[in-house]
Amino acid sequence: MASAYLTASSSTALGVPHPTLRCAMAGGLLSLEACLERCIPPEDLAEVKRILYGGEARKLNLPAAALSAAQERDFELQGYGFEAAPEQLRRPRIVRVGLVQNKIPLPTDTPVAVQVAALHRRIEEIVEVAALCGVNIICFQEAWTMPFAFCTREKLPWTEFAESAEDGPTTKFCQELAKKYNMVVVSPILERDEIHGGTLWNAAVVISNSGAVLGKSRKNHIPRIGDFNESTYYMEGNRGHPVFQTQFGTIAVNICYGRHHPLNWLMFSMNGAEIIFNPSATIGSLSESLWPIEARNAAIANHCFTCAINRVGTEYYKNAFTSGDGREAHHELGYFYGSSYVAAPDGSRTPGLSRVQDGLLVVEMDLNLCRQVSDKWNFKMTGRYEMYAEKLTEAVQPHFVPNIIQDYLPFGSYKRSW
Ligand SMILES: NC(=O)NCCC(=O)O
Repeated sequence: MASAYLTASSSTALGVPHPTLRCAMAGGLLSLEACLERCIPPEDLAEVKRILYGGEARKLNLPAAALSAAQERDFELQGYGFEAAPEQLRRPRIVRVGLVQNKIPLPTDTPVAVQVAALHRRIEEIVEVAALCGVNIICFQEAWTMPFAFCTREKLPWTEFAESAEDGPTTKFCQELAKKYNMVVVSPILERDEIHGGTLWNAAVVISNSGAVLGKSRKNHIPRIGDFNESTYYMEGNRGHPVFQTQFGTIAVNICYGRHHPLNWLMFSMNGAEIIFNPSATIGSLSESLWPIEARNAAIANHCFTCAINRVGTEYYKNAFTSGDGREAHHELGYFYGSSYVAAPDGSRTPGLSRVQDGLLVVEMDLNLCRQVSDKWNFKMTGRYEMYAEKLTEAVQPHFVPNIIQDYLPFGSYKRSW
């Protein structure tokens, strides 16, 4: 790395920003929840949480060995539980999911294989703790085996991070974890599809707890906003909205930018998803105020659990880049604010993980809650899908005429009363 670059980014010898700077870059706020706990008067806190979060999530009693391992390994470990009412004819369907958020452990100009190996090691030590916590399904962040380098628009070395979803080294690594810990693993990677001309995709591989590759889901919506220059690398996914029936529940993966598209969530739900993972990479200046709303709203609208995962930290690139928005050339995309959380179909949610630290969020859920909430709110019944299907089919036609009923007065002829 050029020394001027090191000075500009105030990096340590590894090129990773100094921890105190990292917090400053995150706006100084380590976690929104910690701030609420600190600042809201104790007598009001429970009511504030009820209104903001749908109640106080039940804290899980996680094993001491897991808590101390997490501390030693320098990541946050939190656990929460969602309940469902007991039923007469169905047993509770309790499952524990794990959400992993992390920084890249090495500078982005380290050799590709060394970066991937370091990420594998980091994830392995977090998954080991997830196993201690009884996690059944674990999901990593978007493109977890690499820096989120698409902002640069450079092809090499970033395309070298792409791997086969079926038998690439990362899939093999995850298969070993899945078998060892009897855990379903959701592994979002940059995929190279050799069968179709070596094309690249933003994909998530779903691996059964038996170790078999169940299949893959591809990112349906590719951002064209700010420095998120992903359309330079891959196209919109072509696999629709697959769901995966695992031993622990029916799951789907809505990758990052798909969370801004309510119909994308809807289609996973239409196919029967009970838990929809949303592995993401997003930055504070762009989306932090949307983050708590979108996945949570999707859980409410679709009577399912949603799991929003975001990476952490700032990633620096040797060559400065621009994105046609008038900004000076820069070396980083922005601050990834973590804050991973789970939302339940009744609209309640867990607190978020830290904005600055690697973390594992363990959430226990009774999947019976999905149908219970569906029976209560009836969105699947009251949704006018046939009407929307018909009208959307019309709306995408070239000669579509919007259904606007006009006032008889010409537009702009009103008199201001102020
Ligand atoms: N990874 C990705 O699609 N990011 C786009 C920004 C966002 O969706 O917040």
